[in-house]
Amino acid sequence: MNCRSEGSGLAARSLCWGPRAELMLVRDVSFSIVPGDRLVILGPNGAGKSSLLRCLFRAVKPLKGSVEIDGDDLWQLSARDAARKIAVVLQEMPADFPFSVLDVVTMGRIPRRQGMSGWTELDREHVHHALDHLDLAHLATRQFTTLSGGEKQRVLVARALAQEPQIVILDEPTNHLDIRHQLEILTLLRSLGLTIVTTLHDINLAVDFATRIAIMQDGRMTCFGVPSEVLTSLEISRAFSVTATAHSKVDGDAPRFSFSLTA
Ligand SMILES: Nc1ncnc2c1ncn2[C@@H]1O[C@H](COP(=O)(O)OP(=O)(O)OP(=O)(O)O)[C@@H](O)[C@H]1O
Repeated sequence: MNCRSEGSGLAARSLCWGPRAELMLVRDVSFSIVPGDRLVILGPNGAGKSSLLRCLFRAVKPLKGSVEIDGDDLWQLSARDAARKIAVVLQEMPADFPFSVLDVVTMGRIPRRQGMSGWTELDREHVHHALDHLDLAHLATRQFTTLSGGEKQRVLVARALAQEPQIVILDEPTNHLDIRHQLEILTLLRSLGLTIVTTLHDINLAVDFATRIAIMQDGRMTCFGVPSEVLTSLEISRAFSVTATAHSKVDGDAPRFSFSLTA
Protein backbone atom coordinates (compact mmCIF):
# COMPACT_ATOMS: atom_id res chain seq x y z
CA MET A 1 0.00 0.00 0.00
CA ASN A 2 1.25 3.45 -0.87
CA CYS A 3 0.77 6.39 1.51
CA ARG A 4 1.64 8.99 -1.12
CA SER A 5 -1.18 11.28 -2.18
CA GLU A 6 -1.54 14.47 -4.14
CA GLY A 7 -2.45 16.80 -1.32
CA SER A 8 -4.74 19.80 -1.73
CA GLY A 9 -4.27 23.52 -2.06
CA LEU A 10 -5.13 25.56 1.04
CA ALA A 11 -5.76 29.27 1.38
CA ALA A 12 -6.84 31.76 4.02
CA ARG A 13 -8.43 35.01 2.89
CA SER A 14 -8.49 37.95 5.31
CA LEU A 15 -9.16 35.47 8.11
CA CYS A 16 -10.19 36.81 11.52
CA TRP A 17 -11.13 34.81 14.57
CA GLY A 18 -11.41 35.29 18.31
CA PRO A 19 -13.53 33.84 21.11
CA ARG A 20 -15.48 37.12 21.02
CA ALA A 21 -15.57 40.09 18.66
CA GLU A 22 -13.51 42.32 20.97
CA LEU A 23 -10.77 39.66 21.44
CA MET A 24 -9.31 38.84 18.01
CA LEU A 25 -6.59 36.18 18.18
CA VAL A 26 -6.25 35.75 14.40
CA ARG A 27 -6.17 39.09 12.60
CA ASP A 28 -6.60 39.48 8.89
CA VAL A 29 -4.47 36.46 7.92
CA SER A 30 -4.08 35.67 4.22
CA PHE A 31 -1.85 33.07 2.60
CA SER A 32 -2.04 30.42 -0.06
CA ILE A 33 -0.17 27.11 -0.45
CA VAL A 34 -0.29 24.59 -3.28
CA PRO A 35 -0.73 20.79 -3.11
CA GLY A 36 2.32 19.19 -1.54
CA ASP A 37 3.54 22.36 0.19
CA ARG A 38 4.75 22.06 3.77
CA LEU A 39 3.96 25.24 5.68
CA VAL A 40 5.62 25.74 9.06
CA ILE A 41 4.10 28.42 11.28
CA LEU A 42 6.60 29.99 13.66
CA GLY A 43 6.10 32.64 16.30
CA PRO A 44 6.49 33.39 19.99
CA ASN A 45 4.23 31.89 22.65
CA GLY A 46 0.75 33.34 22.48
CA ALA A 47 1.16 34.67 18.92
CA GLY A 48 -2.01 32.91 17.74
CA LYS A 49 -0.50 29.91 15.93
CA SER A 50 -2.83 27.30 17.47
CA SER A 51 -5.80 29.61 17.02
CA LEU A 52 -4.98 29.89 13.31
CA LEU A 53 -4.68 26.09 13.05
CA ARG A 54 -8.11 25.72 14.67
CA CYS A 55 -9.57 27.89 11.89
CA LEU A 56 -7.82 25.79 9.25
CA PHE A 57 -9.21 22.46 10.44
CA ARG A 58 -12.75 23.76 10.99
CA ALA A 59 -12.75 23.62 14.78
CA VAL A 60 -13.86 27.26 14.86
CA LYS A 61 -15.69 29.32 12.27
CA PRO A 62 -14.02 32.53 11.05
CA LEU A 63 -15.63 35.74 12.28
CA LYS A 64 -14.48 37.32 9.02
CA GLY A 65 -12.78 36.02 5.90
CA SER A 66 -12.56 32.41 4.78
CA VAL A 67 -10.53 29.22 4.47
CA GLU A 68 -10.49 27.47 1.11
CA ILE A 69 -9.47 23.96 0.11
CA ASP A 70 -8.80 23.64 -3.61
CA GLY A 71 -10.88 26.81 -4.05
CA ASP A 72 -13.89 25.52 -2.04
CA ASP A 73 -14.95 27.32 1.13
CA LEU A 74 -14.21 24.98 4.05
CA TRP A 75 -17.56 25.82 5.67
CA GLN A 76 -19.48 24.94 2.50
CA LEU A 77 -18.20 21.34 2.77
CA SER A 78 -20.03 18.87 4.99
CA ALA A 79 -18.25 18.07 8.27
CA ARG A 80 -17.66 14.56 6.94
CA ASP A 81 -16.10 15.77 3.68
CA ALA A 82 -13.88 18.18 5.61
CA ALA A 83 -12.83 15.33 7.93
CA ARG A 84 -11.93 13.18 4.93
CA LYS A 85 -9.69 15.86 3.53
CA ILE A 86 -8.03 17.14 6.69
CA ALA A 87 -6.34 15.09 9.41
CA VAL A 88 -5.30 16.76 12.64
CA VAL A 89 -2.58 15.90 15.14
CA LEU A 90 -2.93 17.86 18.38
CA GLN A 91 -1.23 17.79 21.74
CA GLU A 92 -4.20 17.38 24.01
CA MET A 93 -5.66 13.98 24.78
CA PRO A 94 -7.94 13.25 27.74
CA ALA A 95 -6.13 11.41 30.57
CA ASP A 96 -8.95 8.85 30.84
CA PHE A 97 -8.78 7.59 27.28
CA PRO A 98 -9.48 3.86 27.60
CA PHE A 99 -8.40 2.72 24.14
CA SER A 100 -5.65 0.54 22.73
CA VAL A 101 -3.18 1.82 20.15
CA LEU A 102 -5.02 -0.23 17.52
CA ASP A 103 -8.33 1.42 18.54
CA VAL A 104 -6.86 4.92 18.31
CA VAL A 105 -5.35 4.39 14.86
CA THR A 106 -8.58 2.72 13.67
CA MET A 107 -10.47 5.91 14.66
CA GLY A 108 -8.69 7.56 11.75
CA ARG A 109 -10.93 5.48 9.46
CA ILE A 110 -14.21 6.87 10.89
CA PRO A 111 -14.67 9.57 8.20
CA ARG A 112 -14.18 6.88 5.53
CA ARG A 113 -16.74 4.45 7.00
CA GLN A 114 -19.86 3.73 4.95
CA GLY A 115 -23.00 4.15 7.11
CA MET A 116 -23.08 1.85 10.14
CA SER A 117 -21.13 -0.94 8.43
CA GLY A 118 -18.21 -2.57 10.22
CA TRP A 119 -14.57 -2.15 9.31
CA THR A 120 -13.60 -3.49 5.90
CA GLU A 121 -10.46 -5.27 4.82
CA LEU A 122 -9.33 -1.97 3.26
CA ASP A 123 -9.79 -0.19 6.61
CA ARG A 124 -7.69 -2.84 8.33
CA GLU A 125 -5.00 -2.59 5.64
CA HIS A 126 -4.73 1.18 6.09
CA VAL A 127 -4.55 0.84 9.88
CA HIS A 128 -1.83 -1.80 9.76
CA HIS A 129 0.09 0.09 7.14
CA ALA A 130 0.02 3.23 9.32
CA LEU A 131 1.12 1.22 12.39
CA ASP A 132 4.02 -0.28 10.42
CA HIS A 133 4.98 3.09 8.97
CA LEU A 134 5.32 4.63 12.44
CA ASP A 135 7.04 1.54 13.88
CA LEU A 136 4.13 0.89 16.23
CA ALA A 137 3.01 -2.64 15.32
CA HIS A 138 4.56 -4.08 18.49
CA LEU A 139 2.49 -1.63 20.60
CA ALA A 140 -0.87 -2.32 18.89
CA THR A 141 -2.51 -3.93 21.93
CA ARG A 142 -1.09 -1.51 24.53
CA GLN A 143 -3.42 0.96 26.26
CA PHE A 144 -2.80 4.39 24.75
CA THR A 145 -2.57 6.02 28.20
CA THR A 146 0.36 3.79 29.20
CA LEU A 147 2.57 5.02 26.34
CA SER A 148 5.38 7.56 26.65
CA GLY A 149 4.78 11.08 25.29
CA GLY A 150 6.81 10.27 22.17
CA GLU A 151 4.98 6.99 21.54
CA LYS A 152 1.62 8.76 21.93
CA GLN A 153 2.71 11.36 19.41
CA ARG A 154 3.60 8.67 16.87
CA VAL A 155 0.21 6.95 17.41
CA LEU A 156 -1.59 10.23 16.68
CA VAL A 157 0.39 10.67 13.46
CA ALA A 158 -0.44 7.05 12.52
CA ARG A 159 -4.13 7.80 13.13
CA ALA A 160 -3.83 10.80 10.80
CA LEU A 161 -2.22 8.68 8.07
CA ALA A 162 -4.87 5.96 8.38
CA GLN A 163 -7.41 8.64 7.51
CA GLU A 164 -5.95 9.02 3.96
CA PRO A 165 -6.12 12.82 4.16
CA GLN A 166 -4.98 15.37 1.61
CA ILE A 167 -3.96 17.88 4.24
CA VAL A 168 -2.37 17.13 7.61
CA ILE A 169 -2.44 19.85 10.28
CA LEU A 170 -0.16 19.38 13.26
CA ASP A 171 0.39 21.42 16.42
CA GLU A 172 3.96 20.99 17.64
CA PRO A 173 4.37 17.39 16.40
CA THR A 174 7.95 17.13 17.65
CA ASN A 175 7.08 17.93 21.28
CA HIS A 176 8.01 14.99 23.52
CA LEU A 177 10.13 13.39 20.81
CA ASP A 178 13.83 12.70 21.18
CA ILE A 179 16.01 14.10 18.39
CA ARG A 180 16.01 10.83 16.44
CA HIS A 181 12.21 10.57 16.51
CA GLN A 182 11.90 14.30 15.67
CA LEU A 183 13.95 13.75 12.53
CA GLU A 184 12.14 10.50 11.72
CA ILE A 185 8.68 12.00 12.00
CA LEU A 186 9.55 15.05 9.90
CA THR A 187 11.25 12.84 7.30
CA LEU A 188 8.17 10.63 7.17
CA LEU A 189 5.81 13.61 6.84
CA ARG A 190 8.01 15.04 4.10
CA SER A 191 7.95 11.74 2.18
CA LEU A 192 4.13 11.59 2.03
CA GLY A 193 3.66 14.20 -0.68
CA LEU A 194 0.67 15.61 1.27
CA THR A 195 -0.03 19.23 2.04
CA ILE A 196 1.16 19.88 5.57
CA VAL A 197 0.60 22.78 7.94
CA THR A 198 2.41 22.58 11.23
CA THR A 199 3.60 24.72 14.08
CA LEU A 200 7.15 24.14 15.28
CA HIS A 201 9.23 25.90 17.89
CA ASP A 202 12.59 24.69 16.53
CA ILE A 203 13.58 27.11 13.77
CA ASN A 204 16.43 24.90 12.56
CA LEU A 205 14.10 21.92 12.12
CA ALA A 206 11.74 24.21 10.22
CA VAL A 207 14.54 25.22 7.82
CA ASP A 208 14.94 21.62 6.66
CA PHE A 209 11.29 20.70 6.62
CA ALA A 210 9.36 23.63 5.20
CA THR A 211 8.64 24.65 1.64
CA ARG A 212 6.92 27.75 3.08
CA ILE A 213 7.41 29.55 6.39
CA ALA A 214 4.98 31.88 8.11
CA ILE A 215 5.82 33.98 11.15
CA MET A 216 3.00 35.07 13.45
CA GLN A 217 3.09 37.87 15.95
CA ASP A 218 0.18 39.17 17.96
CA GLY A 219 -2.39 37.37 15.78
CA ARG A 220 -0.99 38.65 12.49
CA MET A 221 1.04 36.80 9.87
CA THR A 222 3.98 39.17 9.60
CA CYS A 223 6.03 37.11 7.11
CA PHE A 224 5.24 34.40 4.59
CA GLY A 225 7.45 32.88 1.92
CA VAL A 226 10.18 30.38 1.15
CA PRO A 227 12.54 29.64 4.07
CA SER A 228 15.59 31.29 2.50
CA GLU A 229 13.70 34.59 2.17
CA VAL A 230 11.73 34.61 5.41
CA LEU A 231 14.28 33.18 7.81
CA THR A 232 16.71 36.02 8.21
CA SER A 233 18.49 37.08 11.40
CA LEU A 234 16.56 40.32 11.32
CA GLU A 235 13.10 38.73 11.04
CA ILE A 236 13.78 36.10 13.69
CA SER A 237 15.36 38.59 16.08
CA ARG A 238 12.39 40.90 15.63
CA ALA A 239 9.74 38.19 16.03
CA PHE A 240 11.24 36.43 19.06
CA SER A 241 13.00 39.37 20.76
CA VAL A 242 16.35 37.56 20.76
CA THR A 243 19.60 37.92 18.87
CA ALA A 244 19.62 35.33 16.08
CA THR A 245 22.93 34.63 14.36
CA ALA A 246 22.92 32.93 10.96
CA HIS A 247 25.50 30.24 10.12
CA SER A 248 26.73 28.55 6.95
CA LYS A 249 24.39 29.70 4.22
CA VAL A 250 25.00 27.43 1.22
CA ASP A 251 23.67 27.57 -2.33
CA GLY A 252 20.63 29.72 -1.62
CA ASP A 253 19.48 27.47 1.27
CA ALA A 254 18.28 29.11 4.45
CA PRO A 255 21.06 29.21 7.06
CA ARG A 256 21.01 27.56 10.49
CA PHE A 257 20.74 29.84 13.51
CA SER A 258 22.07 30.16 17.02
CA PHE A 259 20.35 32.36 19.57
CA SER A 260 21.19 34.53 22.53
CA LEU A 261 19.31 36.96 24.72
CA THR A 262 19.48 40.48 23.40
CA ALA A 263 21.43 42.66 25.85
N1 LIG B 1 -10.71 30.89 24.04
C1 LIG B 1 -9.82 31.82 24.43
N2 LIG B 1 -10.20 32.87 25.21
C2 LIG B 1 -9.31 33.81 25.58
N3 LIG B 1 -8.00 33.81 25.23
C3 LIG B 1 -7.57 32.79 24.46
C4 LIG B 1 -8.44 31.74 24.03
N4 LIG B 1 -7.71 30.88 23.27
C5 LIG B 1 -6.45 31.37 23.26
N5 LIG B 1 -6.36 32.49 23.98
C6 LIG B 1 -5.16 33.34 24.16
O1 LIG B 1 -4.83 33.80 22.87
C7 LIG B 1 -3.42 33.86 22.70
C8 LIG B 1 -3.01 33.02 21.50
O2 LIG B 1 -3.17 31.65 21.84
P1 LIG B 1 -2.63 30.50 20.88
O3 LIG B 1 -2.78 29.21 21.62
O4 LIG B 1 -3.30 30.61 19.56
O5 LIG B 1 -1.10 30.92 20.75
P2 LIG B 1 0.16 30.08 20.22
O6 LIG B 1 0.90 30.97 19.30
O7 LIG B 1 -0.27 28.76 19.69
O8 LIG B 1 0.97 29.91 21.57
P3 LIG B 1 2.02 28.77 22.06
O9 LIG B 1 3.27 28.90 21.22
O10 LIG B 1 2.28 29.19 23.49
O11 LIG B 1 1.36 27.44 21.95
C9 LIG B 1 -2.84 33.38 24.01
O12 LIG B 1 -2.50 34.51 24.79
C10 LIG B 1 -3.96 32.60 24.65
O13 LIG B 1 -3.88 32.62 26.06
